[in-house]
Amino acid sequence: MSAAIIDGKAAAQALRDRIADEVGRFRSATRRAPGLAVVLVGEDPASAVYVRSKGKATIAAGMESFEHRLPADTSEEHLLALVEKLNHDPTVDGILVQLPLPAQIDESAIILAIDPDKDVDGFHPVNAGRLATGLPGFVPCTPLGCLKLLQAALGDLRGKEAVVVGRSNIVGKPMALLLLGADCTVTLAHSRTRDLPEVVRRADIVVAAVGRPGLVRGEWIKPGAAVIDVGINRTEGGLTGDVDYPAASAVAGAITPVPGGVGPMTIACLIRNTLVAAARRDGHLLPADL
Ligand SMILES: NC(=O)C1=CN([C@@H]2O[C@H](COP(=O)(O)OP(=O)(O)OC[C@H]3O[C@@H](n4cnc5c(N)ncnc54)[C@H](OP(=O)(O)O)[C@@H]3O)[C@@H](O)[C@H]2O)C=CC1
Ligand SMILES: Nc1nc(=O)c2c([nH]1)NC[C@@H]1CN(c3ccc(C(=O)N[C@@H](CCC(=O)O)C(=O)O)cc3)C=[N+]21
Repeated sequence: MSAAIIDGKAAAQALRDRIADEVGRFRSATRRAPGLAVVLVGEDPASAVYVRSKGKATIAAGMESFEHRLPADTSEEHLLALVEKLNHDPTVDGILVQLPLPAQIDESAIILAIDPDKDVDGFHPVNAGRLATGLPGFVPCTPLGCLKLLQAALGDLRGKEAVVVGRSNIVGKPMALLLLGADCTVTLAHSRTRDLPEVVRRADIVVAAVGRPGLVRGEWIKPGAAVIDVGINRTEGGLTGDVDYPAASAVAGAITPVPGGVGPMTIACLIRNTLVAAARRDGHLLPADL
């Protein structure tokens, strides 16, 4: 069997088109544009690429993009002051501080300083708590994008066995909570998991978010399973995911490629969260399924 390739690029473009339509309605109703502030500290080339594509997507959707580039030696106090300013800026609906931050800055102090109602990354503990308890809030963009890809590929996820590999606060943990919310039976695996191959073999849905190229082998995949590869690894052979794609795609029912899978959906969901933030602030109604 050969897996259906889940085209994240096309799905992301379709979502971005829908958002652009809704932004048009928002602008007519409120006479203002939603605004996203993106903060980049330092000159990491990969981060600079992401920040640029976020800015482009924001503008293409009819929103305002505010980019703040700070030098690598920026102090924590300085960054906290900028976040505070953005929290109070009425033209800013969403704030994203690109991670990782330089070593002299405490990431969790910065995340805690962001107004939870402008936290379009969904990294603030208030939003993590809302997700964990089923309250409305902001869901991290990468796992939200994975959920949307799975729902588009499989429809109803109810009762499916889902295995998430990786337990970070930004991908693995919120992914597990979203799958639980969709009524999957969820296993959250990590570096201390005993017999990872056996755990993955049970899964109807596998989400790999580890950061190790090709860690998930083709032999671990149950025939017909859906495989979502979150990994972005820069190797000599180019960009690769956490799944051994050639082997897994021979067994899986559906699989995301890297690039062109989860990455573009992350950016589309960031634009989505920014529109949701603006709509909540102004009491503007959006379609429930956006
Ligand atoms: N496409 C996109 O939009 C995005 C892609 N990414 C990519 O996703 C990947 C994961 O990112 P992130 O969650 O931030 O990574 P982290 O490094 O924060 O977390 C990695 C997780 O993988 C687990 N792990 C490490 N080695 C193994 C192993 N051998 N077996 C099982 N589990 C293991 C770790 O376990 P433990 O907790 O026990 O240490 C940890 O929970 C990276 O490649 C990153 O670049 C990230 C964000 C967005
Ligand atoms: N505050 C914060 N929020 C984030 O959401 C965040 C972050 N920091 N730090 C870094 C990670 C990583 N991330 C990606 C976004 C898009 C692609 C993406 O579009 N990838 C393309 C390829 C792009 C390329 O060639 O590198 C693809 O997979 O097709 C990948 C990864 C967001 N992150």
